Amino acid sequence: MTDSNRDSRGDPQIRSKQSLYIFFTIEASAVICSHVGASFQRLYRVQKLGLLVPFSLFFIPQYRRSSPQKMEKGKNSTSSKPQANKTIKTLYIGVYRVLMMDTSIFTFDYAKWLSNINMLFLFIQQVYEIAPHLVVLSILLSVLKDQENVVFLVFETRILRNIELALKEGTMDMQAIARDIGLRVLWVVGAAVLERWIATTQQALRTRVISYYDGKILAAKLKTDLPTLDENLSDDHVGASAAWYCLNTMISLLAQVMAIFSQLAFILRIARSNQHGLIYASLCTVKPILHVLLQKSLWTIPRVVEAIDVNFLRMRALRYLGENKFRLDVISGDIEQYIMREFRRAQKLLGDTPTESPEIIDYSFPSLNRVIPISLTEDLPMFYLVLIAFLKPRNMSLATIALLQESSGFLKMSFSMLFHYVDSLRQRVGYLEQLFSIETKAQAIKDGALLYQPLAEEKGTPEHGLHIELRNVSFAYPGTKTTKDALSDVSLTIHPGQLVVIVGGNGSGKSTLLKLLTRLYDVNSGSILINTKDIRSYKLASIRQSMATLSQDHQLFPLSVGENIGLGFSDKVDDECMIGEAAKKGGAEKIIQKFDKGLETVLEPRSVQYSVNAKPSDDTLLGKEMKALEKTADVSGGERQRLVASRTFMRLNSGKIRFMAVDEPSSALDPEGELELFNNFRAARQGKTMVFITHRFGHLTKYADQIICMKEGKIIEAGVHAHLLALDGEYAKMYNIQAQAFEAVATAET
Ligand SMILES: Nc1ncnc2c1ncn2[C@@H]1O[C@H](COP(=O)(O)OP(=O)(O)OP(=O)(O)O)[C@@H](O)[C@H]1O
Repeated sequence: MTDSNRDSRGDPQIRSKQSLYIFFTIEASAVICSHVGASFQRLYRVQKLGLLVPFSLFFIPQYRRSSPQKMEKGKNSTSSKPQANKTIKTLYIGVYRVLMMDTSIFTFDYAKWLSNINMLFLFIQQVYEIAPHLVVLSILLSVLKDQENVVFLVFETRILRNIELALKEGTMDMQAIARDIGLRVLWVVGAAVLERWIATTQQALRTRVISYYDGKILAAKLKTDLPTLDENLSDDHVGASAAWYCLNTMISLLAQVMAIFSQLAFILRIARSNQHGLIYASLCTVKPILHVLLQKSLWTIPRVVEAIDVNFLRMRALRYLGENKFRLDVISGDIEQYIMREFRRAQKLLGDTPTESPEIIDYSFPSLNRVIPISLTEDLPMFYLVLIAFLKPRNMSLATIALLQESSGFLKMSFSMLFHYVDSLRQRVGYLEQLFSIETKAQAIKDGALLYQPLAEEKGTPEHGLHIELRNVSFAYPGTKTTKDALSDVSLTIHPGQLVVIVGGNGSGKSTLLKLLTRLYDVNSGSILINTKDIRSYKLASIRQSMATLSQDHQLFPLSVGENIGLGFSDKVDDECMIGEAAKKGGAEKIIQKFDKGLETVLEPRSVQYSVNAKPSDDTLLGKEMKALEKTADVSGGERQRLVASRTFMRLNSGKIRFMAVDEPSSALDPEGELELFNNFRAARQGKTMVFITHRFGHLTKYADQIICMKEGKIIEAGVHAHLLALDGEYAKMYNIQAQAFEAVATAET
């Protein structure tokens, strides 16, 4: 029998090769099946299509969409709009519509990466400045902690090599084994202590970072002007914790990278042959590299997101009705049943459509076209080991194979942690970007350079107030959906020291006019001159220091009563005497006397109080403690207006006020309070130009030097009371309606 005819099944070498082939084939098919199976399973979860998913479904979008019927009218198109060589892609994810630039997965946006790197660099600098020691300590401890697996492998190598030697030579170095076990126990105890130390360090670092960025967010929000607020999407979701999560992820990522380096070094060392070790270690890195290159997360793409599912929006609106501010309306209107019925109806129509943010949905269901090839590369190191064992079976010992397998297991784990951190860093960088952009957001109202100056003719004489001139002013609110301007072609002159009353129907543009005079908004066309100079040329702080405003939109602060009034002139916020005087003029004196703590009383405190399984009615110590907790000091609508008016009187104490704008400050005041308030304002008139907006004509119009009557954004009449009555136009009509009401009462009484 020739060699070629010999039964190959009898040759042990060939048999072992065959079994390796079989093993290799089974292993490869198992891996492919498991990935494809997992992918189908994922697809099944996403699309809910049943067990038999046609293969073609790989290529359909992987998010459950809101059906077009549920979308608001006009918002269900999925078109791509061309825009300067690029197109806008519209994705419907859950209840959201996401608009983004349509870029291929291989597009690498260098500019974006560069700006992100710059931002991270700046961020690290800031964090280092606020807590240098904590940052360094936190990094060192985390890096040390993540070396745990390699240290474990080092101990295991020593023990395994000892066992291998013992199996080969029949003797065991008990002393060496005892020493290694002892060292390992020491390391375990040390690692536990290390973990505790990390927790303490990170807690302190977290508090410091969050409070620092809280301060920055507050500063940015405080300087945001009204047009910027109107034009931009809400920033409310941006919080300081984004900064902490970003820092924490960066530290974890760094620690994990260091751990991976040491694990790769370990693999190189135990593979003995540098070439095999290098190939094995390189194969271990294929998956993470592909993951980073191919996986494109929504977090990194500039996008505009809008919730468009009508049922989701309806549920949100109805859920909002559960808030305390609507309690009165809900109870008195007996609409609880209606709200619940509508909520359930919307809930049913919404079905299982995901409502989480599109970024989170996108993260949970990454693209299968990318996930499958990436996942298939995971087992390359294992295939390589099989190949080496097949080609050069004597090249490796059992202990080496076991250690390589174990170390690649750790490496896989480290890499999966690394993916996780890379993905979360993408997400965190997105949030950090929003945090930084709040800070650097350009304000719509640009500052000027001029400092406020009295008119040339007034220099050296007591001031009379601002001279104001409007020349063909037109204005529409930013982002407004109406086609009509709020003010259109308005021209007007107010002389220094005049008392001007603006009247007109709802929506006629009265408040808008005051907002432009106080530069809360800028005109769209025309100009406003203050003391003959364009209002936009003045330094904002300087011109605002010369103005005091009071409107029904002004709110109480969640601070003490003293601060609520005193902040009208913040330099004297602690001057109780001045505050008392302002409270008297604003009609708030009696309100303050009502409170046990007087000026110290905190109105609408932002306290954090909650109880779990404890009620104030409980006859327990906890119940008593609950009763003793601070309660909100509530005030009526009229009392609120009196306190806010007192703040304006406090502002007049600065001595710098040359213009006062008062918009409907007395809607909730009793007649006596209203009369008193107007008289007090008139008494403070010296050296100021005053503009009042009112629907109630009685008290002010007869004192007015000029009455301006507005309709649909235009000035239709102007003059003094007698002149306008004689005109018998719009002003006379409004005046007569109010006068008739009193005349009718008088006639009925006689
Ligand atoms: N922040 C805003 N954004 C968009 N439009 C606004 C805004 N504020 C007012 N408007 C619109 O501008 C127009 C003028 O409003 P304005 O508040 O000046 O009227 P008003 O005369 O003060 O009315 P009222 O007597 O009811 O207070 C109205 O059509 C109003 O709907």
